[in-house]
Amino acid sequence: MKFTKMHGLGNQYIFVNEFEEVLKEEELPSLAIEVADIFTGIGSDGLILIGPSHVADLRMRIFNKDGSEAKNCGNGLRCVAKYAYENGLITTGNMSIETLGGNVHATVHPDSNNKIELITVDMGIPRLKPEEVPVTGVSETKVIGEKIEVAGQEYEMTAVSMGNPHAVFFVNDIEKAPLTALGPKVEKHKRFPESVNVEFIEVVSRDEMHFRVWERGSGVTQACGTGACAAVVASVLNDFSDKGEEVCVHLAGGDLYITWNVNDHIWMKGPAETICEGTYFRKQERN
Ligand SMILES: N[C@@H](CCC[C@H](N)C(=O)O)C(=O)O
Repeated sequence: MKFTKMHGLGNQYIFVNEFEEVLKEEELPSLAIEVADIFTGIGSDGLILIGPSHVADLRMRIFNKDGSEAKNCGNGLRCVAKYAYENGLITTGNMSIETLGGNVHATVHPDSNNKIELITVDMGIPRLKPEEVPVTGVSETKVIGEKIEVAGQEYEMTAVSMGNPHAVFFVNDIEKAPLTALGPKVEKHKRFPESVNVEFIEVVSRDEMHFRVWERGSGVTQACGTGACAAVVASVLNDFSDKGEEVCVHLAGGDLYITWNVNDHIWMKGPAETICEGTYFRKQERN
């Protein structure tokens, strides 16, 4: 199987071009687990398929490291846009991309060598109703500063769907965020029937924040694009940031620039890089 390994701020995926490769649907979860293995696979946070779409220019499918299929991936979308442009799948700088969480629009910014370092994605409108996240046990129409009990302690969370679910926790010091202590417990908490991505945010100012993530199905990663969007939405909802103003989000792998526009759409601007290309031998093909 031909593959390309790419990353967005250290959030690394194995990309397969379904215009050229035919993969068996029932093997996709195990393929994602296999390629993600750092010792016997390639090493990644998951697997992303780029294929044809009936409703957009391209379709992106994303599988987490544990083989579960996710509905959206912000860092993956920037990589898909770069790949599509540089490999001639798309000839203009604008493209629509279908995801399980809805269609998004990406714009690539070519440099003088026609290479793409920076991509802007219109991530669509965040979904805020509890049943859209989904999260249970909430009587309000939005989940802002909602109490949640985890391992006998009470915390406050703000929940947002960017096509995929996010629970955002504000902390005073990002270096002391309980990423691995709380992350997995919140991910599988009974109030999130589809599990959840968990973000910790330290607000620096109205247009700057530190960010760490425990991703559903992948654990700690260097960055999460949909998570950064959810964090900025949560920050606006809690009156720490302003709608219509760009926020610089410092992730472990670098910076993303996120704006929750006045028309309700979320814009994400950031880089994507190609690491390598190659041929992967499935375990059953090896001797
Ligand atoms: N890293 C991604 C999100 C990947 C999917 C997520 N773990 C989920 O299960 O929803 C991003 O950049 O958004």
